[in-house]
Amino acid sequence: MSDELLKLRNEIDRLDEEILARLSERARCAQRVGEIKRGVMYYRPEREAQVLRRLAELNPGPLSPDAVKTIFREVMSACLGLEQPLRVAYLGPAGTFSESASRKHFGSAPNFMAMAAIDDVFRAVEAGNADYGVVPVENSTEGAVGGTLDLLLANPLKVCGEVRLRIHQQLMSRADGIGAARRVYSHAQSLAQCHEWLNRNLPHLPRIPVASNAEAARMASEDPESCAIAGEAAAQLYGLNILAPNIEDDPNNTTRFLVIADHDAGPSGQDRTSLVFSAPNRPGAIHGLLEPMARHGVDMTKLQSRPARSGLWEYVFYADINGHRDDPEVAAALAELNDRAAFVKVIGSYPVAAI
Ligand SMILES: O=C(O)C(=O)C[C@]1(C(=O)O)C=C[C@@H](O)C=C1
Repeated sequence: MSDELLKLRNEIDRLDEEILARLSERARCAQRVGEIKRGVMYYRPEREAQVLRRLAELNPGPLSPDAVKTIFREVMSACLGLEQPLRVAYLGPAGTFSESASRKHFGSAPNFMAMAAIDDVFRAVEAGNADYGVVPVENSTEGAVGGTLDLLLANPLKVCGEVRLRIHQQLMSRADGIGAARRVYSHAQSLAQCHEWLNRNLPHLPRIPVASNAEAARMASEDPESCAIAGEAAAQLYGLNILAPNIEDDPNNTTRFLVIADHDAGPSGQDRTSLVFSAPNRPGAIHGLLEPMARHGVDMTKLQSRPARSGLWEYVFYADINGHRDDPEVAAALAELNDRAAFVKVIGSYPVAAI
């Protein structure tokens, strides 16, 4: 080994010891914070978002801001694990994008619980069997996840966070190459997201929709003549080879997930508020409801209608606005909306995804 290399490795060892000593000091601080909180809401999404944003801003390089956030995401996850081990329910099975989103948001310390359906995630949190739940709410190419929207309306749970996950689809198999492939399994949405790639590259193979991407990967792991389209986590879980990476037709394909709990989050300085309201069935009603938002300078980032379960041709509207429900302009706009709309429910205020 050259002298230069040896010297650098010694320096890295010394720095690692310093980092470890500081991390232990930090973890002891978090333990003391946990003692002060004494059983009430150990997880503080607004504080976590502030920590991540501040460090990304302070970052002197050469690590990228994303790398810095990922490292500190894990540091906070481990510190919070010392205060209270969290239980996080997600739409399973293991290896789905919902699991990746849950880990992206909470780090790897919690106990993650795979649920069979979105309403099981809501039920687990409502019953107190999980502290938090992670559910998909919209995809940039496929649109809204109606089941989640309906449950947010009907359920007393709040939204305390959001996660944005770039969806990269991988073609995977037990075999080393595509030559032996006879069929492709995946969830119908993922097959649709890779439609053009499949037409170009595997036009002759039947595409077989199954319940989830992870289930497709499991089936491919039992049969070398089958391929699956799923995320990288599923390939790792089932020991499959990635035959073609990132085969989604839209490279910006992103899914947004919501974190549900029995409470929402405090203000972090960069927040979003989700609400649902109904409009009376007369001309100009929607305009009248949205006018206070514009007058108070509140930005609306999403507005979406959905048939109300209550009657034919009645609609409820789901809106996301920038700001926290405690911010003065947002509070004023919401108060006026409350006066004008037949029904308003604030589903929660939470930090804009920091990672
Ligand atoms: O500041 C707190 O309230 C803490 O508990 C500390 C800490 C952290 O490690 O920075 C850990 C968990 C919380 O979700 C937020 C932050």
